[in-house]
Amino acid sequence: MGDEDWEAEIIKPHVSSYVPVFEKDRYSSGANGDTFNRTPASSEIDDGSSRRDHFMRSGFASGRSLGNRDAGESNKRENTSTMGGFGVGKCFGNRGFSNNKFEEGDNSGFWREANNDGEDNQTRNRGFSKRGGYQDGNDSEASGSSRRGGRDSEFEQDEGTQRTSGLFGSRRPALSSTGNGDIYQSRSGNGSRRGGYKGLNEEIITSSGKNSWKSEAEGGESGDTQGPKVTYIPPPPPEDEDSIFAHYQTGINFDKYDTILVEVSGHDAPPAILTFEEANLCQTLNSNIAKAGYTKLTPVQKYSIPIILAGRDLMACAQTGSGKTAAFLLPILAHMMRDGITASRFKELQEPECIIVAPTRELINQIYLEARKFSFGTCVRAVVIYGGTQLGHSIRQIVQGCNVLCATPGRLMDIIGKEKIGLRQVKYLVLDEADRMLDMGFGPEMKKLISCPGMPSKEQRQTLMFSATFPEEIQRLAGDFLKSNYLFVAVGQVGGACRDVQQTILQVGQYSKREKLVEILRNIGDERTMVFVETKKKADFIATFLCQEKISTTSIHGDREQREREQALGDFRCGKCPVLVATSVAARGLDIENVQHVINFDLSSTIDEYVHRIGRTGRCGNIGRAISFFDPESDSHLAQPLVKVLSDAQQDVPAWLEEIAFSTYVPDFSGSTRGNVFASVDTRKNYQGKSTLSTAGFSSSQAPSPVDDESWD
Ligand SMILES: Nc1ncnc2c1ncn2[C@@H]1O[C@H](COP(=O)(O)OP(=O)(O)OP(=O)(O)O)[C@@H](O)[C@H]1O
Repeated sequence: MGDEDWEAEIIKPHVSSYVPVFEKDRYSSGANGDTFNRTPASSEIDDGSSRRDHFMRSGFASGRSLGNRDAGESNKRENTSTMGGFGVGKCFGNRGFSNNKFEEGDNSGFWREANNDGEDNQTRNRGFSKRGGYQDGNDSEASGSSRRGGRDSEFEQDEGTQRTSGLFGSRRPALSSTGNGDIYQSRSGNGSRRGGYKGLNEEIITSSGKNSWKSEAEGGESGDTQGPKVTYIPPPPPEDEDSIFAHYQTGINFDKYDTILVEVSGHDAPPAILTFEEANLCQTLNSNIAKAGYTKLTPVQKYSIPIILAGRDLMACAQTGSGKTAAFLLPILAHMMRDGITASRFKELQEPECIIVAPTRELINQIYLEARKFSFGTCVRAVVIYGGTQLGHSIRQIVQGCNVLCATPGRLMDIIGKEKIGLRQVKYLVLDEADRMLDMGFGPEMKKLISCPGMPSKEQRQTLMFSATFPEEIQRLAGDFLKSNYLFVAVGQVGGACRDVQQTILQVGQYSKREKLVEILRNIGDERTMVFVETKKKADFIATFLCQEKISTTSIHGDREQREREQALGDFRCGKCPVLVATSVAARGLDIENVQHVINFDLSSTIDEYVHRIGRTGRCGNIGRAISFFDPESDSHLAQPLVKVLSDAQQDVPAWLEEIAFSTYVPDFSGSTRGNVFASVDTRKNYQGKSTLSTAGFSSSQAPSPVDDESWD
């Protein structure tokens, strides 16, 4: 499968857990019955405890139907067939049209991922028969099915467009420039049949009739198969030192991180460190840390760095924006330096010492930039490869030398298949956004990775997992990847929202959402705002709608070409477009300076994703605001976990939300869906030992005699 075009794949969960009394502290007891003392991360406890006018005029469909999920199915069909939808193919060039061969070339397996709910036909009707580009808001409903059923692949799409029309897609039947080179278009559903991600409990059927997780090589851009070539070569990042070390300021709440309770479970955890000096890193690393503006460790760094330096496997869970990237990069680089890594040199087969995987292209690129920053001036060479870019480009990057390989899963498997990467030297395997990397979407590919010939066994490599959320079932799956004695670090509430984000939930029905959005954005002014919607089409639609309202907006989602995605992110980062409409592709990991607001135009289907989405603001001690539109018609399943997240983060909980939560109360929590209330702690149920950190976490006392580290429930 390819990476990350997964904004719409998760089944709307059936919430099965509710804690009517919202405990302020769930940490007194571990999941296994052990008692863990939660300790603040530090002894220093703070008791003070132009709008761009690029709107498109043509083809705006009836506002009424836009964004109306409630409209009946027949109505939807009628709209899509008769109007051709939004823009009538003018504003949103419909790439799908030019890619009909995909539609017809159904023998490639993923086309046949027949949707159990019949959504396939629907999508095709929308995507091909009508060809109208963006249609009405009702599409969100159908795409919602797609969310549950299908995972669109952008790889083939990119290639399809680029191969026949040149890099910038002149084949598009109709394009509308937004004024800054940004182009909105809807690819409709055509690519969506091939990508391979299916929702939970659904199958991907290949042409051979077997279930399969396709890598890019299998179904995409490797060139081995019928997929067209992707030609996009991302521009190289700036090489000057100022750009490499550019960073934003920590916020007023940065020091408050020290008050967050930290829990380490597992045996023989090394003590946390207080300062960078204590980590005993080499001089070059220290100098890079200083140039990056880091003067003080964040809690996850205080605990994770010594654990990784001690050679232990780690699962670490810490709130969004609290420095998890450096928490794994710094000790890995320190080890590499200490071990006297061989300087990279040109070789057809590269054998990196470290592989880092993340679910989205933009995120892996960001991690790469961090790796490049911290390894500046050393002989460690970091390389990034990701889908939607020319495969040859990835190979050229790799053969020049590669110590740290940052990759999205699909591209990684392709490159391994092409024997450009050997795994024998892998000492560190890092799964960032690990819960995402292990779920139904990427899990199979990750399993493939660790079973690849040459990949050292888990006993022989160090495996590190980081995320802000770790559902229990995913923690259990992680056991296949980690040594049995791995350590678990929980900074604050596992899966909890960052407290620096002020959360507001507004009850807004589907019909009123756009009006409310415009009202809020006008009040916000030019402050950077991410607006999350549930489907790719809706992202295009809302972005265009906002442009019509003269609110300078761009969009990012899995149906946009990689070049467009990078352009959109760039325009947003630099403030050229202060509003970014995004699907879940941008929910995790992205660290963008000055994002002051997140608006959930559509609430996410899971609470975990909500936590990640709102975590795009309020980072690194800065304050942020998140406003979420709650439509009781479609979002009541989230009421319980939302109330929990809000109360845990000490936010106001609206009475109406509590009422909905109680009315949808599900007492029998099975812990089996992604929509449930998150795990509180390490889920190793039979775990006998515990590491209790006292006096602000800088000494550890061990539990008496461990019995069976390996026991899982
Ligand atoms: N010790 C530190 N001092 C100053 N800034 C830091 C420190 N650690 C990290 N940062 C900065 O904080 C920001 C957030 O870090 P990072 O992206 O690693 O967060 P994260 O925990 O991985 O978030 P997410 O869960 O959203 O992926 C980055 O800009 C990073 O450079």
